[in-house]
Amino acid sequence: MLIIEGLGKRFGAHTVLHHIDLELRPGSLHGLVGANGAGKTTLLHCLYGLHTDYAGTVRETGGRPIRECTGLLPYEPYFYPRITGREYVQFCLQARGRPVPDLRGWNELLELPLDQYAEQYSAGMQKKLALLALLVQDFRYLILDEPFNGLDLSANLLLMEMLRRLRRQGTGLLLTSHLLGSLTELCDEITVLADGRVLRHYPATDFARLPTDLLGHLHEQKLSRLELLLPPRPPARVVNGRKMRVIPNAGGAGAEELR
Ligand SMILES: Nc1ncnc2c1ncn2[C@@H]1O[C@H](COP(=O)(O)OP(=O)(O)OP(=O)(O)O)[C@@H](O)[C@H]1O
Repeated sequence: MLIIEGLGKRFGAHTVLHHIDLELRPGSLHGLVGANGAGKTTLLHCLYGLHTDYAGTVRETGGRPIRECTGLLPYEPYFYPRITGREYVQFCLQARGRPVPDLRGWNELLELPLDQYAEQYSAGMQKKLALLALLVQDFRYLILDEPFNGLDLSANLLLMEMLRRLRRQGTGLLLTSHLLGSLTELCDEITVLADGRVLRHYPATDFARLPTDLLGHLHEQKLSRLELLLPPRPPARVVNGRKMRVIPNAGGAGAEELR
């Protein structure tokens, strides 16, 4: 199991994570949600060891170094210039001293032009390539930062099925997403981060409350602000001394006079 205890992280004077506790069990899917800037990516980077200057502890209960048994799908994968997709996967495996397997099986699913330069791939293809480099390795844990982002509909459905199957095979998966429906469909538990704190942890039995809890109060406030900015009925305008209101979808000349 991966365990995060009392994790705190600052960038200069800005404290981004406050005393976070979180667990990732093998054979489980753990979702992490939170507003933009809540601290999700920072948390994943601390867990994977991309940041090391944090407070608290991050450990694997088996005592192995986390990077050894864990793969990370970054939010925006980076590719060195002028290496092909195939060379990227080979590089990832060789960097870990792992043999390079035949990529054809996985690539029948992902359909990547492996002999083209990875930097020339579309954003979705780059995400798939980074995913391919993880799938061909047998990681005990996977940390996936917005894995659905940028993937087309069919790849999204495929990825959901892959994640379910990896879980069945014993992999522990921690993923962030803003797609609450995908998370509640997939996950065994969901942790909500707000302003760098764990707002609440939900087991699957409590998922029905998540949309109301997350969107309730905040959403109501935002909707009343939106009402002022974009009222449901367009405001009246004075045209040639007459008070007129534009009628939406009525063509260029659609307007009604107000009395
Ligand atoms: N390298 C950095 N230097 C300074 N501040 C940073 C750095 N990386 C992140 N931050 C700050 O940390 C906070 C959390 O950022 P983070 O990327 O972890 O949020 P997030 O929850 O992943 O957001 P999003 O949903 O937009 O991806 C933000 O206020 C961000 O500005």
